Amino acid sequence: MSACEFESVEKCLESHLPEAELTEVQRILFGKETKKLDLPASAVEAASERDFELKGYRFDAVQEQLRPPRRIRVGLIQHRIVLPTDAPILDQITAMHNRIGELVEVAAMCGVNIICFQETWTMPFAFCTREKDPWTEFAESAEEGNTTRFCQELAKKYNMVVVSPILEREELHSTLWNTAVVISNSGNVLGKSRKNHIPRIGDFNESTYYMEGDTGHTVFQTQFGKIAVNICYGRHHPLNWFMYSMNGAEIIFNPSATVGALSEPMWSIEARNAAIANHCFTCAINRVGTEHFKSEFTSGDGKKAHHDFGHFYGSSYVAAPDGSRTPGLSRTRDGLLVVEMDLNLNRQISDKWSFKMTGRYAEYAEELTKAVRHDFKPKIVKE
Ligand SMILES: NC(=O)NCCC(=O)O
Repeated sequence: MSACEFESVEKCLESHLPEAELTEVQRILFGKETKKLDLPASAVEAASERDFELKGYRFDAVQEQLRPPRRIRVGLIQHRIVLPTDAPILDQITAMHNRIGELVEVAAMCGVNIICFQETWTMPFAFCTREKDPWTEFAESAEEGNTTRFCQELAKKYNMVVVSPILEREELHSTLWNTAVVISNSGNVLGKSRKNHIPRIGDFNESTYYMEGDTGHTVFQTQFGKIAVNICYGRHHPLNWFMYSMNGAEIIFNPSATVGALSEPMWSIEARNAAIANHCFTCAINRVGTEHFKSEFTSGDGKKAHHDFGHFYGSSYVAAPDGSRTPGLSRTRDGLLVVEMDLNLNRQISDKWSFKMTGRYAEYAEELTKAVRHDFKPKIVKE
């Protein structure tokens, strides 16, 4: 079986482990069991007709005496590109809009309040090629582009906050960015969050196209909670998650595009660790499928030139501050993950584990200020 046919670790464990062992393995691997969420039959039927996986889970919190529960639903969408990478650009974008429209409609049937799509969801992840033409043509204005207008319609129609990660063209400074546009459920653009860390690894030649983001660690106050967007490679940077959390994020989305050969063993750890360390929910989303490009490219590692990046392994999941997590979506199929969470869990876990309170941040700030200076002398004791 090839890596792109293997459906998921979860399915594999379920089919091969005896029930008693399976429960223990799941407890250790995934934490406290996430309960399945009852989803409407009409949504299940529509997902099956539209050929995508639909899964629902629930994170509960203890009922407090002074605060009512703050239950909300998030939706994570992972998908393949719809048309081949050499189809006309407008056709590719339109096909992707139509596909997402189908999934968001089902998310609405499931009562989703906040939906997030994968990184640069309107296009193939063509940054491996280093070609500018035609890929930069996919870039759009974050405020007035067709994709933002499309998402504004979805947001209004379904009373849903939409997080739409795109390739952004900022006309004012003639600059491209990798940006998540956050659209309020009123349909207004609430703001944008640009990718803070740009990879320089393997075929991820993104620095050819855009710079490190300049929007810092913005948090968006929505009707359903405070959210932030840490785009893809930023998940390897614990301080990046940390700063979104310091600004008050209750849910941090991590729209991504990453391939099996490179990052799969890290995938299930990083967003989950961030949820634990920062007393918040994290939502990791990855695209699926293998994307072929006409021109071949090399990875700068002496290996033969090739036409694809490898397999984008999906496996989108949500992690909670208590260390539990949902099973992932499939490694191979388009999917919608619907997760109900009680945001009161964040403070409950913070009061229990107190990572923020015990963090010694002032000391670190002082030491870091020294460590980044050119005249820094590491504190090493020698015999
Ligand atoms: N899109 C992106 O930043 N990918 C980099 C590879 C990774 O972080 O797994």
